[in-house]
Amino acid sequence: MAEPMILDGNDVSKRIKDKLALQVAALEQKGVRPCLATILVGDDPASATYVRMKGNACKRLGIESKKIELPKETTTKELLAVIRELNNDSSVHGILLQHPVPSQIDERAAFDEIAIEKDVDGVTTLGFAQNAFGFAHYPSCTPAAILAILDHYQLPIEGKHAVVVGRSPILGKPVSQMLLNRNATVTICHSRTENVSDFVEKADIVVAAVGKPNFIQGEWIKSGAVVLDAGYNKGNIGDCEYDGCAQRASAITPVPGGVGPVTISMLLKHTVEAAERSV
Ligand SMILES: NC(=O)C1=CN([C@@H]2O[C@H](COP(=O)(O)OP(=O)(O)OC[C@H]3O[C@@H](n4cnc5c(N)ncnc54)[C@H](OP(=O)(O)O)[C@@H]3O)[C@@H](O)[C@H]2O)C=CC1
Ligand SMILES: Nc1nc(=O)c2c([nH]1)NC[C@@H]1CN(c3ccc(C(=O)N[C@@H](CCC(=O)O)C(=O)O)cc3)C=[N+]21
Repeated sequence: MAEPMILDGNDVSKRIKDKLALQVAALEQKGVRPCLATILVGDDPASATYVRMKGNACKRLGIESKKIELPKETTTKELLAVIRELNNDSSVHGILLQHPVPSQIDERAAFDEIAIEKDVDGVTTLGFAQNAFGFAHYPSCTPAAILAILDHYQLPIEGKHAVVVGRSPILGKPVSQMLLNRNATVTICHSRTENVSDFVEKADIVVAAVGKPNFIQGEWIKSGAVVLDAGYNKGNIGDCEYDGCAQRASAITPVPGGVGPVTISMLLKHTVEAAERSV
């Protein structure tokens, strides 16, 4: 197999941000500064890093970021009160609650407290449903990033067999629905799937959203398949065994430098759009 095309997430991300800079400037003329509120509950160092990266990306584009850090003992009731306050704060356009939250918190209840017009990460029940129907303003950021990469490189989706490994509410499930809406034939694998490799072997498009380093083996990949690795595990390791997969794939996202940076750009894009809709 010839060398695969490397799907460069940093490049896709930069193009999105260049466009956003113009939109941010236009909003400034109207006296509006987009503002993203991020909520981090507890002190997981990896989550703290993501939230910091999101804050830095905002700053570079002239987007306000409001960081809320809550102790790991926070109750559901306390978290809901914080979210309600942000819903009522007209200077805040987007709210991101970093997943996962500590186990005593009802994460679904917390996500659902976010006002739909500020749900820039597509985590509410309504936002998820709108995405499933194909008319969400703000699909979840990582699924949106995966589609943006496929579209940027003009990789066809319609009629292709996409196999998504993972079915979480912010990644595997919504990306499956988006691929289905684009007329792919979609298979979803999860922890109870028997012989995951039997399905991956048939895929034209593979989306890895497992959260297990190097889970998808090179031998599972059909020659010429497109591989999108959303995994982001300790030590910057993806869910796909990169060298093995790259030997067979026609196109592949690296980790780092693939899906991750585009996810952040999607979050900024949704926040700017929420600010535009607020005026
Ligand atoms: N780049 C980015 O922007 C983002 C990256 N991530 C990364 O993506 C990965 C997945 O994240 P997320 O969806 O939040 O993780 P979750 O842990 O919420 O979901 C993991 C999914 O993988 C499935 N799974 C677990 N083990 C297996 C197995 N052995 N075989 C098949 N399926 C399995 C689970 O199945 P079941 O439902 O049965 O438990 C579950 O649906 C992580 O590495 C995370 O860091 C996540 C969000 C954003
Ligand atoms: N509600 C919610 N929404 C999320 O979108 C969400 C979340 N919770 N919880 C955690 C995961 C993880 N995540 C990443 C985003 C960007 C990179 C990223 O930019 N990575 C860079 C590397 C950055 C570096 O480590 O230097 C890259 O892959 O090149 C990684 C991971 C979003 N998540």
